[in-house]
Amino acid sequence: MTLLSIDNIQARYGRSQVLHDVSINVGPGEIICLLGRNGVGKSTTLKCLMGLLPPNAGEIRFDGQPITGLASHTVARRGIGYVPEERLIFPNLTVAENLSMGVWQTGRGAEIVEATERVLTTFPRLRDRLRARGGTLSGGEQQMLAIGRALMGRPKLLVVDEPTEGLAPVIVRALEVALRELAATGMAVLVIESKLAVARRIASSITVMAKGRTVFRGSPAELLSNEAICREHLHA
Ligand SMILES: Nc1ncnc2c1ncn2[C@@H]1O[C@H](COP(=O)(O)OP(=O)(O)OP(=O)(O)O)[C@@H](O)[C@H]1O
Repeated sequence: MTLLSIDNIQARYGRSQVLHDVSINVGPGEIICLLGRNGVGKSTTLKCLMGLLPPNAGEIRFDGQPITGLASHTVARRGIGYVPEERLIFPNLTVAENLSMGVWQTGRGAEIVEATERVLTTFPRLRDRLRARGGTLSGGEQQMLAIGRALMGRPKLLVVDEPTEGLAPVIVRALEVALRELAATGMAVLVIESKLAVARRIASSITVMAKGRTVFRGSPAELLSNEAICREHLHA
C-alpha cells in the first residue's frame, strides 16, 4: 500500500531547473532513505512535498488525495510532520513549550499533555530537559526536540532532512532506534540520510538521486550490490 507517491515531479528556483524527474513512494511502516551527493535536489524534493516550492510538473498524492502545490500548513494538517535541516527550535522557549507549538489546537491542555508523553516515550532523554530552554540543548537533543515537535500532531508520515548530520555516534544510534520504533507503529518515514551506514541499518528501501533525478530504488542489499550506482552517486 502506498501512503505517499511523488510521481515525476519537476521544480525550479527562478530560471534554474533543479528537479528534472523525481519519483518516490512511501508506505505505512516503511522507512525510505533518500541518498545522493550534495546539491542533487534532495532538500528541494522535500520542499516540493511540503508546499514550500510548487513543482512545475508531476503529481504528489498523499493518503489517496492529490496534494501537489497545496500550502504547507494544509499539507501538515493532512498528516505530514516535517523537520527541516535547520530544525527551527525556538531558543528562548522551554522544551515543553517548543513541543506544545507542534499541536494544532491551542488551549487543549489534556491533548498537549498526552502528546508530550508520547514524544517522551520516543525520546526519554528529553524528559529531564522539559524546563530547559531550547537554545541550551546539545545538537542531538535539539534534533530530538525538532522531531518530537513534528510528532506532536500525530502525523501519518514523518519527513526529516538530514537528522544525523554532525551528531555523535551514540546520538545517531538513539535516532535510529527512535525512527525504527516509530515505523514499527505504522508511521511512514521519509528521511534524507547522507551516511550509507545509517541508511543500511534503518531503510526498508533506499532511493538515490543524481542531478535532479531519482536514479535508483531498491533495498539496502540491492544498492550495495550495484557497484555502478555506489561509485557514481554516493560518497565513498
Ligand atoms: N533557494 C534556492 N535558490 C536557488 N537555488 C537553490 C536554492 N536552494 C537550493 N538551490 C540549488 O538547487 C540545487 C539542489 O539543492 P538541494 O539543497 O535540494 O540539494 P541537496 O541534494 O539537498 O543537497 P545538500 O545535501 O547539499 O543539501 C543546488 O544546486 C542548489 O544550489
